[in-house]
Amino acid sequence: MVESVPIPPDELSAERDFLTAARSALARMHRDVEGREVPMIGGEDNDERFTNEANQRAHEQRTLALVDMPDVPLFFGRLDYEAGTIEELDRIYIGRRHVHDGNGAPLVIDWRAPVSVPFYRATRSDRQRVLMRRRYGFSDVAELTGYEDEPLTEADGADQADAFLRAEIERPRTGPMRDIVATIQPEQDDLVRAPLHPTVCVQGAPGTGKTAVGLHRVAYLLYTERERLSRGGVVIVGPNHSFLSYIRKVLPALGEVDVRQITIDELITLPAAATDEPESARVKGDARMAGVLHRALWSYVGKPANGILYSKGSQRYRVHDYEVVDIVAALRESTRYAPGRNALAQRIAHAVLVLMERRGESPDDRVQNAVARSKPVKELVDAAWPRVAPEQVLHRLFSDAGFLAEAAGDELTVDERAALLWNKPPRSWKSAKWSEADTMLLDELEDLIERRTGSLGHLVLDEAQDLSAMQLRALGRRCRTGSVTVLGDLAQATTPWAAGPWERVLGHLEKTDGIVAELDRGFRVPDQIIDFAAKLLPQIAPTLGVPRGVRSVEEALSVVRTDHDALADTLVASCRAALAGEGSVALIAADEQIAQLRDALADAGLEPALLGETGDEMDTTRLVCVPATLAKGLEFDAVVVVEPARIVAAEPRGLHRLYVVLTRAVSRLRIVHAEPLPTALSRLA
Ligand SMILES: Nc1ncnc2c1ncn2[C@@H]1O[C@H](COP(=O)(O)OP(=O)(O)OP(=O)(O)O)[C@@H](O)[C@H]1O
Repeated sequence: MVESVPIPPDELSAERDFLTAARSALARMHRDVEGREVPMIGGEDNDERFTNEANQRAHEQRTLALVDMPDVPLFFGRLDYEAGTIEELDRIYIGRRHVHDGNGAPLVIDWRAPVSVPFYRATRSDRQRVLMRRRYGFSDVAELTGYEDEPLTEADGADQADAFLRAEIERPRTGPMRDIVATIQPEQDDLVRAPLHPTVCVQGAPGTGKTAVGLHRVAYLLYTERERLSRGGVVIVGPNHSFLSYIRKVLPALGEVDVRQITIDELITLPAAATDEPESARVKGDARMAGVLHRALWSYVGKPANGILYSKGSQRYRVHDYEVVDIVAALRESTRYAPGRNALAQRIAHAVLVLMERRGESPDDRVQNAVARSKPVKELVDAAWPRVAPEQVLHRLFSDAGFLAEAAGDELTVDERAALLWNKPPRSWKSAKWSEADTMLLDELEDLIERRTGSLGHLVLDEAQDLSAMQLRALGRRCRTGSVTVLGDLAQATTPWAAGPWERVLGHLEKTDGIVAELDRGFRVPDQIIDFAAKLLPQIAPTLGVPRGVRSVEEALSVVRTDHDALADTLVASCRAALAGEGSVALIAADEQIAQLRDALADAGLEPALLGETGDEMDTTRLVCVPATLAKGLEFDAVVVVEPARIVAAEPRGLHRLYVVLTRAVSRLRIVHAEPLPTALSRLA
C-alpha cells in the first residue's frame, strides 16, 4: 500500500463492512446457482444428450465462476460520480465480477462494464463526471488494509496513480502470475477493450504487459461477446507448460474458467516423436513449403490415358480420354483433393448420362450415382486421381530426391532440399516418425486434401514471434472466422524458423486486416536493467526502439566477475543474498549447466527447485533454477544470471535468448561470470 494521508478509522471500518457484505452476497449467489436444478430434456438421441450435457457444463461453470477465492479481493476500486450520472447510483465499487444484493441492486460492478471504464481512463483534465477515484490496498489474504483517494476535481495533486502502480508491480511474487485488473494502464486498456474483430497484434518489449493484456482481453471479450465466443470457444496458445502453468490462474481469478490454455502441439493434436536439426526445422517452417506441398500433392493427379467404356445391358457408352483430361483439368482448378475424387466420378457419370439422353433414354440422378459408383469409373478415378494420405506425400517428399526436386521447383535451394531429405528413410509412411515441424506440414496437407471445418471464436497467441509460417498457417486454419490476439516481441525471437515482421505473421494467419499496435512502457524491468539489456538491440533487432522504463530501483543491476573455481561459491552467496529479500528468486543458466548448478545450490543447503520437473515449481519454491530456454515469459523478483557467454553459444539465436534472460527481473539482476562477457555487454560492464 502506498503511504498517504491517514485514513479515518470509521471510514475504513465502513469499507471493511461493505467488503464483508459483498462477500456474503457472493456466497449467497453461489448457493443459489449451485442449488438450482439443471433443466434436463427427455430422450436419448444425440441432440438431446448434447443439450443436456451443455446445460450441465454451463451450470458447473457458472457455479465455479462464483466461488469466492480467499486471496483475491472482491473489489479493488471505487468511483464517486457526480449526482445523476448513473441511475440511482452515485458511487460504484469495481471488482472482478458482478455481485448483487439479491434484490437487484449491484454491490460490486464488473471492471468490464462500461461504467467502470473511467476507473482506468478518467484524468483531472478529462474526468468523465467522476469526482473521486479510490484505490484499495489488501493483505495477502485479501483483508482490506487501507485505501487511497484521488480527487479528480482538484486542479493538481501528486500522481498517486503512478505510486500505486509501482507498489503493485513491486509487490513480492509468490507463485503464479496475478491479474493487473486494479492498475491496467490506458494504453493497455485500449487493447484490452478493442472489439473482437479485427485481429489485434501487439509488439511490446519485455515486461510491457503483453501477456497481461492478452489475458484481460480474453476476459473482456467473454464479457461482451459471450454468446458468439461460446460457439467456437477461446484458446490461448503459449510456448510451453512452465509458461502455461505460470499464467493459469489469471483468468479464473477474473471469473473466467472456460478457456483452454495449451501449447501449439496440443492444439494441432498430431503427436511428434522425432526431432529436427535447426536448418531442416527452419526450411520445414518456411512459407515456401506451402507451395511445395501443394505441388507434391497435386502431382498424384495424373493425365488419364484412357477414357471409359460403360456398359448397361447391351448398350455401350464411351467417354473419351480427352474428355476425361478436360474434366480433370477443370476440377484441379476448382476443388480440394478429396472432394475432387468424388466430383471426378460424378462428372464422368454425367458425361455417360448425356450419352444416354442422346440415345433417347431418360436416366435420373439414381442412374448417375450408380454410374459414378461403377467399377470402370472407380478404376479410372483411382488411377487418375488416387486416394492419398498426408503421411504418404510427406514420406515420399523426404525420401525421394527426384520427387522433392520436382515439387520444389525453383522455390528451394539445393542445400535446403538436402536439409529436408532423410538420411535413412523409414521403410513406409506408416512407420515414419514425425517431428513437430513435420506435424505442421501434415496439417497443411490434410487441409489441402479436405478443407478443415469449424472455427475457434478467438485465439490468443503468446510469444508469437517464435512461430513459423507453417505453424501460423495451421493456427489460422483453426480460426478462419474468428479473430486472433497476437502477442510478441521480435527482439525475443529465438527460433531459427521465426516468421519475421508482424505484417507477415498476419498474412500467414490470413488476418491481413489485423491491426499492429505497440506497447513501449516496460513495467517489469527497472530502468538500469532495461538500458543494460537494450545494448543487445542493435545486433538482434535494429529496427526496434529501446523500451521506456517506468521506474528505477536502487542497485538493480550488478555484474560480478569471478574465476571458475569460485563460481559455485559466488552463486550460492548471490542466491542467499537474493533470498534475504522478499519474493521469488531465479538462477538462470544455459540448459547444459543448470542441473549441475542446482546440485551445487542444494549441496549448500539452499533447497532449489528445477523448473520443468514437476510443473508447479513456481507455486511452491522461492528459489527456482531455470534453464535459459524456459525463461521466456516468466519473471522473478530477483534473478541471478550465470555465464551469459554460454547462453549465447548454446544456440544460433543465442543473443536473442540472452536478451530474454536479462529481462526477467522485477527488482534485482545479478550477472555472475568467469568466462568473458559477450562483446556487446562487456563494454558496459
Ligand atoms: N498495468 C499494470 N499494472 C501492474 N502490473 C503490470 C501492469 N502491466 C504489466 N504489469 C506487470 O509487469 C509484468 C510483466 O507483464 P507481462 O508478463 O504481461 O509482460 P510481457 O510484455 O508479456 O513480457 P515478456 O515479453 O517478457 O513476456 C507482470 O508482472 C505484470 O503483472
